[in-house]
Amino acid sequence: MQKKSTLPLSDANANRKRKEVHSKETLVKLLRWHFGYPDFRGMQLDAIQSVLSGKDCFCLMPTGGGKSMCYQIPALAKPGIVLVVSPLIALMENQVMALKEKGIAADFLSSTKTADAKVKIHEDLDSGKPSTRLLYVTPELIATPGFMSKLTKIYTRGLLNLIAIDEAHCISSWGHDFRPSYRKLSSLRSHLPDVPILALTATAAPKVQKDVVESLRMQNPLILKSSFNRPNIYYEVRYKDLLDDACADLSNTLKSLGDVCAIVYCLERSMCDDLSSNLSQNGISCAAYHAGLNNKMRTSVLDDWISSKIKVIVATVAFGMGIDRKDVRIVCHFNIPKSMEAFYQESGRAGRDQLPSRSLLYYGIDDRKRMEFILSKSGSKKSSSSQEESSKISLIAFNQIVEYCEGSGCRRKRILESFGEEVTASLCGKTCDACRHANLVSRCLEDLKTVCALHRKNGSSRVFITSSSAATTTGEQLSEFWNRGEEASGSEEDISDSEDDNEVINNLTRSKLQSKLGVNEKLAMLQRAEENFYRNNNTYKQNNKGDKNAISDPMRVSSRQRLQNALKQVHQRLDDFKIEVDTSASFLEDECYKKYGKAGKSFYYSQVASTVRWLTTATSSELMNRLCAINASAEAEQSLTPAEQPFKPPPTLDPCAEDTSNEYSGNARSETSPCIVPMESCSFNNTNLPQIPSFSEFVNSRKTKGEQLNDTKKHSRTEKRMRMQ
Ligand SMILES: Nc1ncnc2c1ncn2[C@@H]1O[C@H](COP(=O)(O)OP(=O)(O)OP(=O)(O)O)[C@@H](O)[C@H]1O
Ligand SMILES: [Mg+2]
Repeated sequence: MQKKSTLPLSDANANRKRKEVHSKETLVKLLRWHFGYPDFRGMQLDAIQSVLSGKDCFCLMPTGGGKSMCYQIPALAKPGIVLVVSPLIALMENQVMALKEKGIAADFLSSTKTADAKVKIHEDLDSGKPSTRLLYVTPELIATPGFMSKLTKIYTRGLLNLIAIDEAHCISSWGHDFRPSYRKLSSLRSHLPDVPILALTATAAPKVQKDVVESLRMQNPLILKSSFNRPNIYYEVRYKDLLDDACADLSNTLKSLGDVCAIVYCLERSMCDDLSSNLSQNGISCAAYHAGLNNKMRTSVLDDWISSKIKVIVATVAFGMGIDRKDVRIVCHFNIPKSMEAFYQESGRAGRDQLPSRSLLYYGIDDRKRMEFILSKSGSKKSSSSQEESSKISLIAFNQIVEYCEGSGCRRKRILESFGEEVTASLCGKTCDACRHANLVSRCLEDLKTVCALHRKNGSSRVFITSSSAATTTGEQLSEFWNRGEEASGSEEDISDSEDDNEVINNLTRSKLQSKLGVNEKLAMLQRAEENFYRNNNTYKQNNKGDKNAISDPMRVSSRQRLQNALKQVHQRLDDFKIEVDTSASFLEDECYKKYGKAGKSFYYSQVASTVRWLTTATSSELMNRLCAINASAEAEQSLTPAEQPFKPPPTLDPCAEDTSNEYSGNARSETSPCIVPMESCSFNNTNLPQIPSFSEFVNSRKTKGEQLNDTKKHSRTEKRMRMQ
């Protein structure tokens, strides 16, 4: 790369200790010359001037706020070296590459460098007149005596201008990315007493701030705090328990945005793989990224994403810190993150170009329970008292993000308040779902409460729907939500996920992960899981009578009422859409019942809620299609023989028997409307629907059929042999 000549500096032999005043004009010139930006953003200039004048500075800026510039400009403003401590090799590589492209002499020292490359860097550092302006290193390297003595040499020559600690929150166990090796940075001050320290982070928790300042032994630092508001990000939460299929919802959302750049975060590697292949099957250009992939694979996925060969990256938190792709239009969390800080950092990777972007979090009760369990076990390698302390800290932090999901107030306000910023809801300007669709969000939360209550009552959990892999039989670690920093050190913290003594989960987990198991073994495992689920939850009773989890008639009536209300709103929303409210509501309710009637009321209730939610956005043609499809299947079922029709819906639900005077539209039966569900289709009283077999029944029937088939095959083989003899 061609080197850009540095701008002539006022005093090329400036002594590090001398307090220098760099005017705004000089610094802006450097910014324009090297980076092409017209002016400094926010508090960049204050930070730069502070460190250039020899003062420590703690710089709190939001993600994408431009923190790197606060040490990059000082590196160009006077001769000598700026040492940058960075937690990830990938992060250092990215920044160094970008700087080199701009002709700025930057380099990094890490285990990934060849011996030759390292020698060259060391020769330059030892030369007495190093050409390197920015040297990036890991905290682990700083802790080695050899490197510290090299630094001391550079320092005594007056060539060490600044120590920048990027992602400084890693120093604090209160932060979400605690890296023990960051703790060792406290030795910097004692070895290099008057080199200014610049600590940079986007983590604003006051405890973290205090911890950083104390650990680095910063002296009366200038504290710069920008607002954490990211006005260009629209915040939204969707509730997995109220959705039919969260994967499909995600896929549709990504498709509806077009061919945009996106990040989807998952808790576990296997989920990244599964989700990524699911999205690919739906025509979305995407790939999985996690620490389970080898380095080559990870680099290639990252390159493809950076260069737009792939649009969507489905990743664990191993992906992201410092990733500087500006045009990420949406960041989705497919599982709840572990804290508000983590959420802020990850969602903050959207819209670094300041253009409108989105953060979408899928919240599920099971995900919450799962994370609570993991966090309660966090630090299990420590002594019991420090483990208790560390899991307590983690759970307090986690609670904030749960409140973000389960609260009805402005999401933006909640984020900012969690960082100690006092704001009014008007700041949001309807750029979060809670402000823009307040009623809808409240309704969802009501529904969620009901689902939660049912979960509690039944002591059940939809684990077998949302939980993918928990643990492998080999104990391999799959979740990497808290140890992204381990990338740099090459080690991975062992996280035990085997939280549930619930056999169902474990069975499923194993079935999912032991991909080499045969289909029959997997089926057997799933079958056992299903049986256990029903047994454990006391729901599976032969005749389904007197069952606490059974769906009562009043419940069906009230569901139908909810659907009627939602349909009335559809009618208002799509004013040219004439609809027979009662009949359509019955159709939809019956569909929910057919799908989940056997599984129990929490599933049924979720399905109803999800249909209600769907109705709030469905177009007339979508509605038409769905109703027609139900109608068609009802007609098909009608043609079954009586023997095939064991199921009869409760008579109270016969919509034809009801007073139809509450039809919403006086025109409801108008034959001119293409969207009417004709009354003739309303034939619940004489429609007998087929019983949906349970999974076990299905497998057993397959077994019987298989055995019969085997018998037949054996028989025909014997016959054949006999014929041949
Ligand atoms: N003054 C400026 N004007 C315009 N763009 C800028 C300015 N300063 C920095 N940027 C750009 O903003 C983007 C984000 O900067 P940077 O990576 O330093 O953010 P950050 O605060 O370190 O974010 P993170 O917390 O995610 O690491 C970069 O592409 C950078 O070039
Ligand atoms: Mg940064």
